[in-house]
Amino acid sequence: MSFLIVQNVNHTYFTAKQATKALENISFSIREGEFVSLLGPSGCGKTTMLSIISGLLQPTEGEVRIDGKAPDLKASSIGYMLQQDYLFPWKTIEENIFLGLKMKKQLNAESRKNALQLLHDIGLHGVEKQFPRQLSGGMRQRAALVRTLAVNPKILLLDEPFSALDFQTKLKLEDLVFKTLKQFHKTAVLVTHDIGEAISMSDRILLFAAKPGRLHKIFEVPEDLRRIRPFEARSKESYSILFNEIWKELESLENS
Ligand SMILES: Nc1ncnc2c1ncn2[C@@H]1O[C@H](COP(=O)(O)OP(=O)(O)OP(=O)(O)O)[C@@H](O)[C@H]1O
Repeated sequence: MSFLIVQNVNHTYFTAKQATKALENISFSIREGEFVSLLGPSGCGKTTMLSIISGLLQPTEGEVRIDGKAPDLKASSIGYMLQQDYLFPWKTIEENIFLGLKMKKQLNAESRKNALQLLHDIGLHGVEKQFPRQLSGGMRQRAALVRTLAVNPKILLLDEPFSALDFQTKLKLEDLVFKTLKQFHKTAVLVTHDIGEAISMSDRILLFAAKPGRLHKIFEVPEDLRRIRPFEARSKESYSILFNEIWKELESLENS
């Protein structure tokens, strides 16, 4: 059954000087527990699409439904993770990971215990009383993931969460996020420029084209890649085949 439905979405940004059509007639749906990536060249509307899914931005036309309802970022059903970790520098890691719970008035003994357990499960030991500046970029991004997951969202919106990290840390975090999301059977939408990341983490890839932003083609990730961790997937033959297919499609888009 569809968990997220995007129906005939159009979006135009109006500024004093011009109107930019960022999205044209986008429709797709995502099943519960599915991991879908939005891939495409710069300016094809990926971030705009994610903002509309989150409810932060109202589309000019069309509608989005998450579990049958209009999206509401303030409700605990949506978790949003960005390229920057946005941890508050003056708060400890513990205070930071409790923040979402506090804002949603869900901070109690049990939710505290669960958030701290998640912090340990994700490999962050003994950092509770430290400040974000005392942690590496990868560790901060892991703490941001714990903060996002602590409120137990039904869907995670990930906007290039690994792109500011060095390659090795990025691969490790991809594995960790993949494992955590599968464990809790979370639905996720990932925005990325990285074909390899999209293939190794997703069940399906929605390839967008630019000017105006539109859904160009949908790729199903082969079954054998979906069951293994992203790092392992990168060495499989089916991964290389799909990588080349998407690469060619992107090239043809650039040349059209
Ligand atoms: N706030 C805004 N005001 C005006 N135009 C905007 C605004 N945000 C985005 N745009 C335009 O809308 C189009 C889609 O932008 P968007 O950021 O969604 O694309 P993207 O695929 O996420 O790009 P990138 O991969 O570079 O992050 C672009 O032409 C962009 O210049």
